Amino acid sequence: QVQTSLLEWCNVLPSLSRPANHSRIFYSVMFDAGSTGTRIHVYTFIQSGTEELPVLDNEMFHSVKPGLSAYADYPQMAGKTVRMLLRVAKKTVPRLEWKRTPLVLRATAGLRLLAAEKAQALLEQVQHVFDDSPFLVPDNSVSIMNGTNEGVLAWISLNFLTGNLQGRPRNAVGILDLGGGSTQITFLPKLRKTIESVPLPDYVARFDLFNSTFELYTHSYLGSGLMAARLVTLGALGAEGLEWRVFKSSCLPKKFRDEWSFGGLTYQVSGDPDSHAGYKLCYQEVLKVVKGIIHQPHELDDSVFFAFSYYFDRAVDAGLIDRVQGGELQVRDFKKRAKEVCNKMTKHPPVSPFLCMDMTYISCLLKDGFGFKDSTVLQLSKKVHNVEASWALGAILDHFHHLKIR
Ligand SMILES: Nc1ccn([C@@H]2O[C@H](COP(=O)(O)OP(=O)(O)O)[C@@H](O)[C@H]2O)c(=O)n1
Repeated sequence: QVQTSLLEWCNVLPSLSRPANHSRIFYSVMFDAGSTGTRIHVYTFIQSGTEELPVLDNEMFHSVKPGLSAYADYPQMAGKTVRMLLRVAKKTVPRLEWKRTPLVLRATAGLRLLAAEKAQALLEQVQHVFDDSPFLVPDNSVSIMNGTNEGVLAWISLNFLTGNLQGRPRNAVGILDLGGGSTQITFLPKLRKTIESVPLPDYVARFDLFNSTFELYTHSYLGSGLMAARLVTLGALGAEGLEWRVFKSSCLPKKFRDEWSFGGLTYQVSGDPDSHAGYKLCYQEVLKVVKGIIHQPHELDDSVFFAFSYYFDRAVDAGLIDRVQGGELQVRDFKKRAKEVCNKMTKHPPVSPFLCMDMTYISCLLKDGFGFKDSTVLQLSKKVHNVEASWALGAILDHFHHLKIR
């Protein structure tokens, strides 16, 4: 099934000049500069003969932490990070193909949240490394991607990988992506009412593919990613006096105290020894990240949703799914496990001291935020047919075949 959808996908790639009767392999490199890490995806495509269409043969993936925003005051480190990851491309792509293999980097919430001049300095360092490399550097190869594109391109990736884009778009899957800095929800509405009742016009995105125009409900909430939610929950967002202040939360084990870093800043955090740690109090704390911010769209129960990134990672940490297999979970499973983790964390410390906060936030985001029912089933996936569940594949498609997302 994946072969079919990718065949269809590659149909839209520009035709490549190649000798007849020869299989040709070509490559593309996409960097994902996320708020918590930088990743490289090296895609290998096979073009066999002039009549047949290319297929996606392989994805080579590697990631490093922290994200580029951690180097806001040391921009050369952004260049160093990308230069190091480029080694993966050099190992994967044969030397002779380097000069026709495009390099593209898209940054997400980490850089969106930085001051513009700091973000720009980081991107310039990356651009230098690209320009010095032996690869093809297209126009606009390094930029910050907007939230709408992030949601739409992830939707495109997942629907290609599940074979849902062509033929039966009504069966398209929705996507839930929980990053460190932002979170995205994207689905194909079946009812006009869903599109007509959006709070702002930019909750609807359109793009052209296979001679049709797709109209999606999509939104990226900047500042509602899992790490940004921790900051708000702790009352540490924009706070001063980080050297001497300790940010407390009843979502953390009572006796816990440590340092925690995000976006290049380090915070002292602890449990609240004077209060009851546990699910109920924690829920009240995380609710402030969600309440009145997240729009509840119609017809959430009519689509299958794929949930990945931190939804997947925390479901694994909480023992709800297998790291390799992934699996299906009901929204209520997150809540049930959040209660268990939070209510026993002082006696039985979880794998991560933040697991109670993270699981409670995820439950709250799904229910009080987006308005999912307890019984809604989510498909938790890290990879689909051995390809990363991420916007990166969709972004390569957008690079080759301008989708005109608007
Ligand atoms: N290819 C990828 C990209 C991100 N992720 C996960 O996505 C989460 C954070 O995403 P991010 O750092 O890109 O955050 P944002 O910049 O999108 O807010 C982490 O849990 C990563 O492990 C992944 O599992 N696979």
